[in-house]
Amino acid sequence: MLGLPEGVRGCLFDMDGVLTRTATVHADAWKSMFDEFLHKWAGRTGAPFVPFDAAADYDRYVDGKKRADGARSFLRSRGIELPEGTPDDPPDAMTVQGLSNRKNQLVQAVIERDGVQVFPGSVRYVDEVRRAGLRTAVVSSSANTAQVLEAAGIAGRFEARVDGVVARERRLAGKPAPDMYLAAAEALKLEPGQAAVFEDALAGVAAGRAGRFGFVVGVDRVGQADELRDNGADIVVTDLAELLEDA
Ligand SMILES: O=P(O)(O)OC[C@H]1O[C@@H](O)[C@H](O)[C@@H](O)[C@@H]1O
Repeated sequence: MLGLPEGVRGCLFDMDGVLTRTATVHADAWKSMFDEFLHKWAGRTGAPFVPFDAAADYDRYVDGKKRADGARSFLRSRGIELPEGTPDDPPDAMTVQGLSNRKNQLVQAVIERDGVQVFPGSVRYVDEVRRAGLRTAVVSSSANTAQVLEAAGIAGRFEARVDGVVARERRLAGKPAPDMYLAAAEALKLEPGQAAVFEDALAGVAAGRAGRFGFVVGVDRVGQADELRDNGADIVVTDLAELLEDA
């Protein structure tokens, strides 16, 4: 009735774009930060200004990854190498950490101003999962996870949380490495084969495949079903409630 294979005893949910409507908040913040930076860079180097594509560049280089990993990965795609800097760099510093801080300022301002919306089908699904006695965890690269779950009013539905803050503290490699998902399975006392991963990002389904999890559900919010399958999803749905209807 949950649309999962026999033997799955726990569900590991990505947050942005799976549980909460915050993937677009991130994509917009990345675009606004990178476009401002790319303008300056074009002025400085004489190279043409090619804006950040909030769909293609976001999905390929940034989505699902830890903040600084996303910044580095996009800059590399443009052949731009910046000094790393330090986490307390000011938001106008031309460093990986400075750009990441600028992006975070923009995200936090929007969350504070607009609050956070959930996907109702996802909340219904999580409630059914809990009713069926399966364990639940959130596995998000975002260092804002605790704040977003609180703002969305769904924090209490998850027994474990492995997020960007935990990954930093425990030095866990970010998605597409499976480490954050493996840490969540361990926190729930499950073998990877007993856990299902729910992801909307290419880096996230790749992490599910790399960790040999029992099932990887790709959640397609932007029309990238084939890419989700190619990167590791066992099935693709557009809303988690579809898994309940399949019963
Ligand atoms: O900047 P934060 O809140 O720590 O989030 C890091 C990343 O978290 C992921 O969940 C998002 O898919 C990315 O877009 C985001 O950049």
